[in-house]
Amino acid sequence: MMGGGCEGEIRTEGLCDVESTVFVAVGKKVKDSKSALLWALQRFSGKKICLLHVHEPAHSITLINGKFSINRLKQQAVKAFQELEWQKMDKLLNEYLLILAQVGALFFIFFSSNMVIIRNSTEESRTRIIKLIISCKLETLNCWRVMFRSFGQLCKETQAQWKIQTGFSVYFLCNFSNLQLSELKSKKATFVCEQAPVSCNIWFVCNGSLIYTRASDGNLISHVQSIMTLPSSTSSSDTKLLWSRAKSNEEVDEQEGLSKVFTSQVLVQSTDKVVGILEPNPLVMDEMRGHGSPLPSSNKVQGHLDHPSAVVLLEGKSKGLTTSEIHGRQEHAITDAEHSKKKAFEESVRRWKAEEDAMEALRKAEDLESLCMKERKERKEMEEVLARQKQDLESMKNLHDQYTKELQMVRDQKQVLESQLMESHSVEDELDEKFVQAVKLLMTFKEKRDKLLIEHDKVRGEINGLRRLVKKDAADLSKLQFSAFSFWEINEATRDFDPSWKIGDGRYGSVYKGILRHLKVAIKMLPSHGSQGHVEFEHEAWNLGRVRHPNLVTLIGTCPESRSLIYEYLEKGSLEDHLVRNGKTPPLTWQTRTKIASEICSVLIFLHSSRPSIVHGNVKPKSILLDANFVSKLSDLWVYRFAPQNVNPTDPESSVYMDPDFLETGELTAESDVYSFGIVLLQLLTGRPALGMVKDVKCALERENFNALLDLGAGEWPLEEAKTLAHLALRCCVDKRDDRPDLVSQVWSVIELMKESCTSKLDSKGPGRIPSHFVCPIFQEVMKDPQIAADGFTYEADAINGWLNSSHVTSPMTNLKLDHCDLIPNYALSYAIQEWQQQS
Ligand SMILES: Nc1ncnc2c1ncn2[C@@H]1O[C@H](COP(=O)(O)OP(=O)(O)OP(=O)(O)O)[C@@H](O)[C@H]1O
Repeated sequence: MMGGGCEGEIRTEGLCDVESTVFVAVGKKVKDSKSALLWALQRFSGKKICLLHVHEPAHSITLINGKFSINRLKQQAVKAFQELEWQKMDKLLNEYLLILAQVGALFFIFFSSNMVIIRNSTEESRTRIIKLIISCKLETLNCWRVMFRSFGQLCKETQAQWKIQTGFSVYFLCNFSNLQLSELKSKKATFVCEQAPVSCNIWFVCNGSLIYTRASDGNLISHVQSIMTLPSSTSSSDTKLLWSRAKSNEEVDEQEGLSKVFTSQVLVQSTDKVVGILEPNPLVMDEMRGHGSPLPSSNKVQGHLDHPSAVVLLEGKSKGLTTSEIHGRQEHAITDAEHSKKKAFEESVRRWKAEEDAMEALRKAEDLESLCMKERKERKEMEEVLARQKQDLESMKNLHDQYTKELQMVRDQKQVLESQLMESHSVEDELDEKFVQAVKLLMTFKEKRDKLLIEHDKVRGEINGLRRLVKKDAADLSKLQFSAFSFWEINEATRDFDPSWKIGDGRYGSVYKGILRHLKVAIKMLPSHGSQGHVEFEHEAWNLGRVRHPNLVTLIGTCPESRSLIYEYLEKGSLEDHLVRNGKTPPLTWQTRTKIASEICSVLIFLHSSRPSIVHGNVKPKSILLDANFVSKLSDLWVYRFAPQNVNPTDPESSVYMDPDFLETGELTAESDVYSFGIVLLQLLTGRPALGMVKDVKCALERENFNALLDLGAGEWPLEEAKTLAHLALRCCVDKRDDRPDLVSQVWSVIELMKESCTSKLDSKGPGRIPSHFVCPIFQEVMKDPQIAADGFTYEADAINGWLNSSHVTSPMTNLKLDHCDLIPNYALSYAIQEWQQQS
């Protein structure tokens, strides 16, 4: 705001005395401008005060959704917004009016929106102000804080005008709220001080007090000292003077205050109404029209003179009315003015309230917007938190699923382990039961053993007595060499030929077992109708009795009365019985069979090498008898010599063993026995019937599946040796007797070799198959000191102690944890092993 004279451009004569008018620039904030205004009022007391406010229309509107350029809004919205801005300006105007009215100042108010309507450019705004300053010859320019924002630019632009408009006296009133008292430090203040023409008067005001003024020589004159030295009463009295006036006005109601305002000489102009009249400078108006600024139409500018002496009188004088008419009009004008004043006040109050409401609504809208923003932000944060929690929940769910699967696996494993544990328990119970049974059995065995020992001692005494008897009888028999027994003895020996004592029937009679002179004997009852006479019979028997060999059934004697031959008794029966297993006897082992082959070969060599040579002529499994120790003996030697002539020596059963040459020629030779021996050998190997045997064995050997023909009941034959023996047997069975091998040089050596082999295998195999429970599970050896561990298994003491001493607490068999590490000696098993070792 500024004050100054007008050089005809603004029509102020009578309305605005520029020489006695001070222009004060005021901003939007009354609070900030009030102190400078009050200072100016005090300083230029008696002068007219003209308020100057530059209104710059907003280029954008702030709404809840953000800022919008005013160009983007519809015309109606723009109008409404401008209307709202003008209302604000009205309020501002009223506030400044109230201040001026309170101090009773004579004042003009220029609202630049009327004079200089700035629509688009702040530069334009500044140009208008400058032109106004120059055109009005402003004396004082009060620049306050808001104006300082563009003050530098304003001053620069003003400089050119100053150069042109020299001779004008312009006063700058600079209001600095933070001006240093000691020196002028503010850049803006310094700029003003340096750049303003010397003709300008400058006052530097701080917080309503004059701090510096600039002298005509350009130097600063400090008023700080005077302020500092001013008595407080004076300062306060000045202040009081200002505020007492204000206060006294406050006490008056607003109506009265306003009346006082309007009773002063006031010229006020606003957009909508003109309280006073100020005719605009035509040049300025033209310029504004050139810029397209919306100017109020001339018919809208209505004059409302609140003071008849200020306006009406002037108009009356100009129109040449009489004094009474003027007074009448004056009174009427006063009445109208009062009425208008009242209406204006009411309108102002209404607008204030409306504006207050609008401001309140705006504030609420802003609050709501900020609340909305805050809630939006919170919602976004909540959504983020929810997303995170959802993610966490998802991962927890996945984790839960994984744990559930693992739990299920563990449960399954637990179930398996439990079932294994159950099985282990049942096995343990079974073993315990077996153990108890074994202990009981052992106790029983011990009892039996003790009884048997007692019985054994008793029987041993009896046996010794009997042996002595047998020895005596044997000595007798031996002494007798070959005895002749009476029929009575034979009858008694056979319990009157008790059928149950009969052993069997042969082609040459029935055979009974009997006890003759305390010896077990076999009595062969020859047919009574033999061709031989009594002497011949005895002679033949005597010759036969002379032939003795360990593998030949010994002829003990005869009973000429009953034509009986008495032999030693061989209690294990014939080889035929054992091969076909008639008596359900266990099969002979391959070792026993090899021994039998050797023994029969031996006796045949003996017979054939006798002088004269003896041919058995009936070698077959039925003729080979076994004693209690499975020693084989050939029987029926020469028995055919006692046979009647009607007896066929070649019955079908025996013919398969017969030498084909003998069957053809009837001539018996040693080779005939070799043939028969060959068949016996094949039967020993295969355990099969003699018929078709030669062909089968040949075929098997050719096809190299002889193993399939071997009698597996005899055990594990040494296959190569068995094959060699089979080849040898087949050679014995060739049709041509000359092609048959020699028993001594060819047969005996092979059989002996096999016998040695089986002996060495027996030695290497030890006592036979080892019961598995005798073997330590760790050492895999027969246990010497078996110990029961907590897992129920029995181990060799050294083995389980070594296991436990190497920090193991689990079972070596099940790998389960042991309940304890104590060991219990397994006495029952220890005894069983010892017994088995002794028997082996
Ligand atoms: N010394 C003996 N000890 C025990 N049993 C014998 C004795 N001698 C013969 N036997 C048995 O008596 C039964 C009859 O034998 P025997 O010699 O009379 O007829 P074989 O030999 O069976 O046939 P064959 O004499 O007609 O060829 C046979 O089962 C035989 O094992």
